[in-house]
Amino acid sequence: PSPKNGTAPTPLINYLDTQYFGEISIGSPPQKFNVVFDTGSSNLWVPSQSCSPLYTACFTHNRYDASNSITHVYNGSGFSIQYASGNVRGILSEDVVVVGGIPVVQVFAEATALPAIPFIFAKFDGVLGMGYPDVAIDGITPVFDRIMSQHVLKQNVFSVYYSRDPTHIPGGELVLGGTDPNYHTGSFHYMNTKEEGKWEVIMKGVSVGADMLFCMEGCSAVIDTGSSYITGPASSISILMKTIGAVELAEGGYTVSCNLVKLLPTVAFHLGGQEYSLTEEDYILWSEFGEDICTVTFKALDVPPPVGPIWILGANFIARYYTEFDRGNNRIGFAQAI
Ligand SMILES: CCc1nc(N)nc(N)c1-c1ccc2c(c1)N(CCCOC)[C@H](c1ccccc1)CC2
Repeated sequence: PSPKNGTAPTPLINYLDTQYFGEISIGSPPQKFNVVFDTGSSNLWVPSQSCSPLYTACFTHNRYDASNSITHVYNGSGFSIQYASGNVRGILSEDVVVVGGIPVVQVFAEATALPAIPFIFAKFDGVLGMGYPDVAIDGITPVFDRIMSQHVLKQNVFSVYYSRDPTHIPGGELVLGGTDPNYHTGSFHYMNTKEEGKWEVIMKGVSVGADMLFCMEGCSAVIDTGSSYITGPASSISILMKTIGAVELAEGGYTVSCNLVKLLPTVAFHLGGQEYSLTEEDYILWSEFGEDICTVTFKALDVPPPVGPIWILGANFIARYYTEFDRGNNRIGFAQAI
């Protein structure tokens, strides 16, 4: 079934402004999974029925059962993928995957080793990589490339809305083939990707209040829908945290006292000739337990050269700036999110 007017929306669930995921199905009859649509990676994986229940993270998530799908095609090759938060190992299979009502025959991984840290914290089952094929593990053609080759989309773009308010339904929306005017205002400003093959742009600086403090000589920024926070080089982040008076927790997170939040400076990212600023409301997570602990949604992450040093602009950036990922023109567009 071709999508109506060449676009295909998928509503997303927002878990505490830190995890955003939507439903796909795999197999015949369809087996449903919640996946993060992740521009920081290019592969699809879901937990496998053959994942040992000793892996708690497999036990607590939906698992793909190849023996229950008449359209399953055996592959059996090994698979391993590394994220900033953890890695996943599995075996490859092929089956019909339906995203936003569009069916594709897709090679994907059945995860058979899912480490408890961090996947017991995952409210989603798996990951659907929306990155370029250039960075796909095992050279597997990604889902969106297979959808583009069906010529059912009005434009070879997809757009992401992440709500900032956990009570807002839907918690977000992925649109294949276009943008959703209900979730953005004003015009889009575009910038070309730094190189073919990654959702990465050249950033011209990061300013705190009126002072440009980091990346003055230019640096890379990845627009990553699969990352909860904004990450930057540890040296820059520690200066930024000192500037705003945040204290570091054990595992590298930062917090501030909630009654100081209103005094915090605006942080701005200079991308493509525009300043994309985040106010303290945009980069602070109010504690879900109501006590006086406010999480700062910046984290230190040193990515070694040649990929790094890079900044990763994650969910809290995208929640403020509605993002269009344009494969047709290898560019990224931002507009004010509503
Ligand atoms: C989506 C896959 C992915 N892709 C990219 N490019 N970057 C990263 N970091 C991830 C990733 C991997 C694993 C997990 C994750 C994210 N999580 C964040 C969801 C973000 O949803 C938008 C959750 C979490 C909870 C507690 C502490 C750390 C992480 C569950 C675990």
